[in-house]
Amino acid sequence: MHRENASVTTPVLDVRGLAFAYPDGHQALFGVDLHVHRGERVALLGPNGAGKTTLVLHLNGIHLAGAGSVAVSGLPVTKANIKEIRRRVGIVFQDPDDQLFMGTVREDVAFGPANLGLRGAALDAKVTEALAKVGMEEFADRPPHHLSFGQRRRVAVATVLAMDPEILVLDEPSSNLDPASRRELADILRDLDVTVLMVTHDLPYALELCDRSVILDGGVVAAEGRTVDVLSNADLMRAHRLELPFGFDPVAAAATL
Ligand SMILES: Nc1ncnc2c1ncn2[C@@H]1O[C@H](COP(=O)(O)OP(=O)(O)OP(=O)(O)O)[C@@H](O)[C@H]1O
Repeated sequence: MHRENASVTTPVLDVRGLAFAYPDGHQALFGVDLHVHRGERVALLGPNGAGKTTLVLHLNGIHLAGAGSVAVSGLPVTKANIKEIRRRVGIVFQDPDDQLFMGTVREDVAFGPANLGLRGAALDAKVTEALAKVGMEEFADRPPHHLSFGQRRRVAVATVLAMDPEILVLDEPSSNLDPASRRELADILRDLDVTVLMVTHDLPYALELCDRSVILDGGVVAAEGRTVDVLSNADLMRAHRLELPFGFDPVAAAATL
């Protein structure tokens, strides 16, 4: 195969046979296969305790595979590759306060690219660009703890975008947002030119943003398909403890997208 062809077909995220047990012996993943291709937005669904967070923590090497493998654009997630992997995989955790710790928004967004060696005007431009992508440029000089929760989540997204990640991984991006902030974040995410894996219990959000959904349950991929097909399969939904909001019709909602 030619090099060009190989790069076209290499998934951004390639998880194969991933198994993992915590130090206390609890096995959380039993052989997960997951592939995400460039430009896709994929939702990772599943009940509490399914293994979603455990899987996400493998994507940037916070956990290392017990068995199987994880690769990001062809680069295996190993201790030796950790710095480049953490540039390639931007994880936005559920609580923005886990990733905002500097005195100003600007310093928080600059932290990652500065670590990669960016300085001066190039660093300033990168920070401005990342804040613009989430509509937060005018907050650059504010302390993060003076911002609303929704604004802090947007800044957390910017800290990751400033690294030019190959894949943006979002853990429950709509949690604790009021309806307007939830919609604004959806608009921002839809406009980004980046591959996305989104862990969510907010099924309408998954439908709105992700063409494809993967259900993780019991530490394995239990099903995957077009989000509208997954959400309208009542037997599948029941089997994996997934419930739509009362009265929500995924087929009708998909028709309006
Ligand atoms: N540090 C840990 N030590 C031992 N077991 C753990 C640890 N963290 C998670 N687990 C267990 O691993 C399993 C998967 O947990 P995980 O947090 O990955 O699920 P999840 O799908 O993210 O759940 P939720 O939707 O509630 O966030 C659960 O049974 C959980 O109790």
